[in-house]
Amino acid sequence: MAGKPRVVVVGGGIGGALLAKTMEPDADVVLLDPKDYLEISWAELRSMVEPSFAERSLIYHKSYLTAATIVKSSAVNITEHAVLTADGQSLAYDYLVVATGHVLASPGSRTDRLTEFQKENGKIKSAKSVLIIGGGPTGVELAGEIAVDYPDKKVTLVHRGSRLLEFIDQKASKKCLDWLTSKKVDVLFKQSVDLDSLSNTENSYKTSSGETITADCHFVCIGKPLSSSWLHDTILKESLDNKGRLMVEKDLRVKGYNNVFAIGDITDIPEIKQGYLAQKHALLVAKNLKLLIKGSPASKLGTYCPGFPLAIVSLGRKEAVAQLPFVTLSGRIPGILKSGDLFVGKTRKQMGLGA
Ligand SMILES: Cc1cc2nc3c(=O)[nH]c(=O)nc-3n(C[C@H](O)[C@H](O)[C@H](O)COP(=O)(O)OP(=O)(O)OC[C@H]3O[C@@H](n4cnc5c(N)ncnc54)[C@H](O)[C@@H]3O)c2cc1C
Repeated sequence: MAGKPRVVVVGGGIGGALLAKTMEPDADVVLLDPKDYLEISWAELRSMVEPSFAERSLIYHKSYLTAATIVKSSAVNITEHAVLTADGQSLAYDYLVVATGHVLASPGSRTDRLTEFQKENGKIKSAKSVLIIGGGPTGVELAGEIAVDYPDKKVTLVHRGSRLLEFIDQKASKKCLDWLTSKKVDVLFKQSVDLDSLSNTENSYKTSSGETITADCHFVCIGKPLSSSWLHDTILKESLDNKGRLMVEKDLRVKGYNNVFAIGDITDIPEIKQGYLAQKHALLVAKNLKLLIKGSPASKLGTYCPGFPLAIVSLGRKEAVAQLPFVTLSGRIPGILKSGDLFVGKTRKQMGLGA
């Protein structure tokens, strides 16, 4: 191989960004992402109540990458040798890392994303009542942020399931419900709101069980689908499981491939999908890529052990519920771990930036 080998990273979320950054000294790195910035996604809900918070959680790719080539487009196909992009480029690779996580719902420009947070904050500020649709982490954390920063707003959360946060255990989910109820958030279970009938002008919403909710604005907080539909037309189609996730070996290479890895939420690793785990995958894959580049045999690659089901759900600025090994905690102590800065300073430092 003449010169440094080419590593193409598809997806500039927390996993792909860290991988690209870590590989810069050892490879000719190309980062492909439809956004010009990395978004620390779990800071989104704080940015809706405090838009200036996003100044630190939205980071231009060019701020933390010093040598990599940044291509602002989406991958649409993968061949044995190259990634094809929506804007017609062909990016040749020696090694490929797929880190496309979830479908992008945000604007491609950091400036537009900042404006979006300003608008969402304006909507919250001018409303007397807010409807949140979805009781997963996004809906619960948004309800928590609004309840703490704007205690005068009437918040209603409608959830299709029979308990909040189905990805964590019953005890943690009950503690979140108790906390929200104590802040006068109305939580309605086993009901849904027809998303097709929503409009920005109406302020009366009918649920599936016929209940009417009055709210001046609404936020749809249902989980985003994985960004894997595009993979069905690529050489990796046989490596997708029935949920659209890429099946990986213990060394995080995609099943059936020697030079293609996958990291983050797009993988079939049996663990809760978390950003700190995507970061762990990125560091392991960087280590493995460096070994392969040095000529080590595949038998020497490091292997990944799925993480323990650990999660912290923030409830406003000071409190949280944490599902930790053997114990579930709620209140100020888990809040100290996450809710103040939402790991933004820690993540920025990991990317070589000031907190
Ligand atoms: C409310 C909430 C709170 C959370 N709190 C925490 C927490 O406290 N701690 C924690 O560790 N995790 C938390 N998470 C989970 C965490 O956000 C995810 O696990 C993490 O973002 C996954 O990272 P990723 O890099 O795999 O994918 P993503 O963050 O989804 O990034 C995917 C990237 O791929 C790009 N992309 C998509 N399709 C294409 C394509 N075709 N071509 C090129 N690029 C593409 C996107 O633009 C994006 O940049 C939280 C999640 C939510 C929703």
